[in-house]
Amino acid sequence: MTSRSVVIYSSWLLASCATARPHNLLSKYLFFSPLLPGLSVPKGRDGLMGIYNGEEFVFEESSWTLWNYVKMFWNYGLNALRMTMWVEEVLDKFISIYRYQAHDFAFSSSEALLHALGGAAFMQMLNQTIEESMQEAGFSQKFIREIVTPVMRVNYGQGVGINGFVGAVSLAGAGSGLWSVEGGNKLVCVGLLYASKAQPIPSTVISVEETTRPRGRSGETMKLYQVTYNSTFGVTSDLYDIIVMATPLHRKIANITFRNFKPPIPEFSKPYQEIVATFVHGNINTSFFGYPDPSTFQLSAIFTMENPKLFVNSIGVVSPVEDKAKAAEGSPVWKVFSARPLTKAQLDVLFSSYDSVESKPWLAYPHYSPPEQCPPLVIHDHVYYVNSIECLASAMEMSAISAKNAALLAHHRWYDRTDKIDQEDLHEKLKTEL
Ligand SMILES: Cc1cc2nc3c(=O)[nH]c(=O)nc-3n(C[C@H](O)[C@H](O)[C@H](O)COP(=O)(O)OP(=O)(O)OC[C@H]3O[C@@H](n4cnc5c(N)ncnc54)[C@H](O)[C@@H]3O)c2cc1C
Ligand SMILES: CC(C)=CCC/C(C)=C/CC/C(C)=C/CSC[C@H](N)C(=O)O
Repeated sequence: MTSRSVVIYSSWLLASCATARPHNLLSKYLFFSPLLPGLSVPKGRDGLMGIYNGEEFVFEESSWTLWNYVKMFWNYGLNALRMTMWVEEVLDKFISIYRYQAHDFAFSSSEALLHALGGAAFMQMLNQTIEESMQEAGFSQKFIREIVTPVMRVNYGQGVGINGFVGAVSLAGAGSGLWSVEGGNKLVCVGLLYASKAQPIPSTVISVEETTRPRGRSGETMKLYQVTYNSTFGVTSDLYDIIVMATPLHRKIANITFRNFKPPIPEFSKPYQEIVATFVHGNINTSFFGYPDPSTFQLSAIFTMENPKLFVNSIGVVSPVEDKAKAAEGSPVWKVFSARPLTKAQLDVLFSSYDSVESKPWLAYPHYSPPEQCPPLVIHDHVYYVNSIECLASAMEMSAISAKNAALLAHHRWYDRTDKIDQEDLHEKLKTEL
């Protein structure tokens, strides 16, 4: 491509290089991608998990794997095994995206991308709740209430009213086989940014404006986009042919104005779910969870069911801890997710002792409310919106896929390669090609 293009802001074909959402705090990511050379996986410890209903634990893992299978079967019959198979079936279809992208196929909307991977079944998942999807697939209400709901609460801060597709992604995120990068997931982005030879301009974009400029002396004009941004050198403007927006276009996240577009760019931002992550270095109050003797409390992750009395979504030990001083001391660092900031009184209930508390509110991911209508991927002739994909499911890998799709789409639209956009039956077409 000979045109000038700009990616606002994180990620040059990669999402999640961000400072907005927590590259260092993200525990698990890049589900299918291999690690880049020179990067390693941190040696953390996976602990035991319990599911708390506000009064007692309805399920507690033990260190004896076989016993866990027996307990799962006793409580939920074959639901757990069937769920693993159900999620794998969804993921098997989903990973076709890597083949399609390897053959340079692109999609002009998030819905078209989802449809190409899983047809009407995936569209139905998008348009109904995970509860409805799982009920239709024959899962029991007890299993949905006690296992599925807590997973949705820890991953998306919402219940089983979220759409079926993001629900399946969330269940995949609760499985094994996920990993993070030693030193922070941002290292993936740092390495790829370096390899791409892109020239980042650290700045805050204020506005994007459609503008015209004379093309040579012919009197003809050409359309361009003027990006105005604030950097350490003050407010500056540059002209671009193609723009890729890689941040949620939500006024409280990225307050960017679209000027002079005819017709005007409508407001399509969706509500985002606020979630507070609180990191506490201290000892959990085991009595609160029904264990008066702390030495008998083995859990390092507590998931919660829906209960209006509960003021936390989840509590888990952070492992490993990078802060050497904290790691060397006896007590762990706990990560608490809650809908609202924790008060001192709530912290005093949850922890028997603590010496530091750090809290960070996030506008973390969309507030899902199926049936979903995704924001457009093509906002204007040559303006693309990577974060449209978050309406299907918000996760680092989803942003990376969407970023690659936006790059392919921008290329094909620039060169009029319609044969590479929104093609039907790719599965069949690629079968015969191989
Ligand atoms: C607490 C928490 C835990 C999570 N855990 C996981 C996990 O374990 N695994 C997982 O896959 N996902 C996880 N996620 C979701 C994940 O963070 C997002 O899906 C991912 O960050 C999306 O990446 P992105 O690059 O599309 O957007 P973002 O990460 O939001 O990046 C947008 C970037 O744009 C920049 N920006 C915004 N406005 C402007 C402007 N006007 N000018 C210039 N730059 C601007 C921001 O500073 C930021 O760098 C988690 C999210 C939260 C909040
Ligand atoms: C995109 C696919 C197929 C899989 C991604 C699965 C995944 C990692 C989902 C979780 C995404 C998410 C928004 C997690 C938020 S919080 C949970 C996190 N594990 C934490 O404890 O910080």
